[in-house]
Amino acid sequence: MESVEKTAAAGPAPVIVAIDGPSGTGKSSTSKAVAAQLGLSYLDTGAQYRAITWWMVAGGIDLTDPSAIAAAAGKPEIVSGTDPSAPTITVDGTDVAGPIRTPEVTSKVSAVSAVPEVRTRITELQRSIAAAAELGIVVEGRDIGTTVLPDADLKIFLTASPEARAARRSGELKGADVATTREALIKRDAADSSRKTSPLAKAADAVEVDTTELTLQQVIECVVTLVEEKRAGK
Ligand SMILES: Nc1ncnc2c1ncn2[C@@H]1O[C@H](COP(=O)(O)OP(=O)(O)O)[C@@H](O)[C@H]1O
Ligand SMILES: Nc1ccn([C@@H]2O[C@H](COP(=O)(O)OP(=O)(O)O)[C@@H](O)[C@H]2O)c(=O)n1
Repeated sequence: MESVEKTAAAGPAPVIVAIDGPSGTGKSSTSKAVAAQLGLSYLDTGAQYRAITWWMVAGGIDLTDPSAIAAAAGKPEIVSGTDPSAPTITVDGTDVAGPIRTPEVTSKVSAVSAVPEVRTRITELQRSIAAAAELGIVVEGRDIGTTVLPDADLKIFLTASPEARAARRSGELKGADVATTREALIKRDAADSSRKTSPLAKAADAVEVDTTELTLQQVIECVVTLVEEKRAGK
């Protein structure tokens, strides 16, 4: 009897959406908009790897030494706010939303994120955030569908040509040269795809969406439709 009442009172089951892909494919913009439209939480896992990298740079950790990175991995407290209309990220109580986007952090994050101790720590954090999201969550990154949340209800893998991705990124970093941006993102994707521990990869059961010729609005509509179809049990 009790279990029947509980079932009747419960809302829809939380929906977990994993969105992975290389840099500049539209993961953050798509994930935020989809989460906002569907009333779900949102987690930018790249921001967490950037935050731990920022903390290590600020603390003078030798980032050419994986054992130094591993030894420091458990020290900073990283907190992510999951409201898609105002996501936040703090390290030991300091708001680092701005400083984690500098070219210095961007160029160093792949070395830090390749260290297994860093990944174990951040993966645990990501799983606990996802488990606490009452209505569900859109989680974006590189290894969400393969490693962090392999049982996600829906997995999306976004792609786009290097040219399109570089043009989008240099549009954001006002005045940045497209060719230089292209080289930097190709280098980062190669490092992220070739590392041993949970590399950037498409899960076997992920839906691949090539966004090269799509507007952001079209990508958002495509993902919202896929989530709604999943919820309807199609
Ligand atoms: N389909 C698209 N067409 C054009 N611009 C896009 C598209 N998707 C995203 N953008 C823009 O490209 C830039 C990078 O997108 P972002 O969501 O940060 O990518 P990622 O999180 O995959 O690195 C942003 O300025 C965003 O507005
Ligand atoms: N799930 C994730 C997310 C990001 N990362 C790392 O964090 C970096 C920054 O991720 P990001 O999503 O902020 O990168 P952008 O594509 O937005 O520039 C990546 O280049 C990876 O090295 C990761 O290893 N695993």
